[in-house]
Amino acid sequence: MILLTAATDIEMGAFLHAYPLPQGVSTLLTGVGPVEAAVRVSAFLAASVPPPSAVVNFGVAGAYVLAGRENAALLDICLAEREVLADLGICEQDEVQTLHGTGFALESCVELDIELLVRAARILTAAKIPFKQGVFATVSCVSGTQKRGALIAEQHHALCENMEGFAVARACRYFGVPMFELRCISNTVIDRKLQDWQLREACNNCGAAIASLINGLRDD
Ligand SMILES: O=C(O)c1cccc(C(=O)CC[C@H]2O[C@@H](n3cnc4c(=O)[nH]cnc43)[C@H](O)[C@@H]2O)c1
Repeated sequence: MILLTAATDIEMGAFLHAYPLPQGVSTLLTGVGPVEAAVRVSAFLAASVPPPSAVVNFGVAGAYVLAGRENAALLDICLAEREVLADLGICEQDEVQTLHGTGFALESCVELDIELLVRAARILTAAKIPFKQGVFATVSCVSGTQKRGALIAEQHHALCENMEGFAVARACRYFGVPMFELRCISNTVIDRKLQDWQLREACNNCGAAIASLINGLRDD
């Protein structure tokens, strides 16, 4: 069984309304934010016998805007290579320091399953769905300014931010289940400007990409 996870009904619904749930695929809403996501995914995996063959986490994300590099743009599809928990540590003027050296050990970075990533990239390419791939940052507190976003982007070489990905990845690693993450950019991380959001279109793009991906993974 493949488990599909998304934070909200808006994101999951955009997929389910357009593409009826295929056999062998289950869904779970994680809720918004890393704590809720960690609790719900861990509870699901603890009760799953046998465990899912893979977890696919999807939804919308904010693209960081950093000068001197190619940033993700509105409605771009992005694949995660790594998830970092970007606001865990000591919040200083221009970065979040880890607690290394203080005697407190932190788990704040998970590499996603490389085999799934390679298969997904091949499936999306064959379906002519363009994508970017890179580091995803998970935050408890949405970056409400371009400056804050650029600091996180620079510190972690991150492409975009969300609020659940690290938690899902950490739970999956704990239970030994391979995980893949795909998000569509609904907003850029700039000084708050809600009127520029493209939430509906991003959810629809994401749903279409997930449908191609699930079909491809089942046919593989
Ligand atoms: O009110 C705002 O300014 C605002 C800015 C970004 C996101 C929100 C949300 O309430 C959505 C959180 C929800 O969507 C994902 N998401 C989408 N864009 C971002 C982002 O720029 N930073 C963090 N999370 C984002 C996230 O995974 C949540 O599930 C409000």
